[in-house]
Amino acid sequence: MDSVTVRVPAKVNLQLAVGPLRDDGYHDLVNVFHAVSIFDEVTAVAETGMSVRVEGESADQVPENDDNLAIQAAVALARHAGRSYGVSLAIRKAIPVAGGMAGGSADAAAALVACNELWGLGLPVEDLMEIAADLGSDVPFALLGGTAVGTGRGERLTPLEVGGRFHWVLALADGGLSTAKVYGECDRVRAEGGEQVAAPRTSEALLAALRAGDAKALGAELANDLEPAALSLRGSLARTLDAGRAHGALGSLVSGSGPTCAFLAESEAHAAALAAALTEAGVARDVLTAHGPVPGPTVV
Ligand SMILES: C[C@@](CO)(OP(=O)(O)O)[C@H](O)COP(=O)(O)OP(=O)(O)OC[C@H]1O[C@@H](n2ccc(N)nc2=O)[C@H](O)[C@@H]1O
Ligand SMILES: Nc1ncnc2c1ncn2[C@@H]1O[C@H](COP(=O)(O)OP(=O)(O)O)[C@@H](O)[C@H]1O
Repeated sequence: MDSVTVRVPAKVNLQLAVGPLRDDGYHDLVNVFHAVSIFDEVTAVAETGMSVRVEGESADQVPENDDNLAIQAAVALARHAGRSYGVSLAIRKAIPVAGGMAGGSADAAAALVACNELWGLGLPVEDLMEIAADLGSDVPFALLGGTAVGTGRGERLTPLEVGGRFHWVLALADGGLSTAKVYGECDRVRAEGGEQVAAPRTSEALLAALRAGDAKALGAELANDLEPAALSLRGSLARTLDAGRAHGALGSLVSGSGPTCAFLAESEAHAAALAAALTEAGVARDVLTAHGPVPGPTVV
């Protein structure tokens, strides 16, 4: 095979409960991931060296060198296989960069799937999962897709049952937020408030809403412990969240470390109307609609 193309979705976080800072610099989480229908595409072509090109949404903000997570994934896979394979990767981005939607993790997961196929390795998904966890906390979910709860630093996954399709509106912001800075700000805000930080706990009400496919109940349960930190670093997001609530979103939150804001709608038609209202209100760089859950990386 000379070329493999993989389509891979973005995620939003439906619940992100953040425990105290660990000794290794990470936080224990309860992280409910939900893959949504905004897709990057990664094409892997057999080559002697390793290279990456990026085009599409905010491509100028994505490194085209060894810092690119997709190249790191290819290098890690070749090392795992114990061979000096080469690949040229072409990434077509639609997932907002540094937006809290795990675009880099998605590209890394897609590169693992594409190179496993291109190089004829036939490694099982368990092996890819192990490599994924070393690349980043969000990469294992990016390999899995659907809806799942992540514990530990988010890499230990349990798939969740979901009883329907949910409709989302995503308000994109100008410029990204650094994940490490947002976690750091969360620690700072908590310390300032003298907050005693408890171990993170799964919301049973949220899991029940997912199982039932009940958008109204899910909207009421959306929660993100990183939201105060994202708002502290990017005050303008408060206006965006307020606008979504004012226009009838069933629930609203900052996705992960932000700055993308996610709004849950009642239906596809409601999502379109809400997106139009947010665009009209001028509270976002761009407004997208999407549905979830969707499957993980798919060879096209
Ligand atoms: C916040 C979340 C929510 O899904 O994603 P984004 O919204 O950024 O996409 C994740 O926890 C991000 O996962 P990911 O982007 O893979 O993070 P990593 O590369 O593993 O870690 C980047 C940095 O984030 C912080 N970090 C990450 C995960 C975690 N459980 N605790 C942390 O404190 C650490 O400071 C770490 O150095
Ligand atoms: N393939 C990639 N796509 C996007 N960003 C990447 C990629 N590889 C490395 N990065 C770097 O990772 C940072 C975080 O990007 P991203 O994964 O899009 O956001 P987030 O962590 O907020 O979900 C970016 O600022 C970029 O410099």
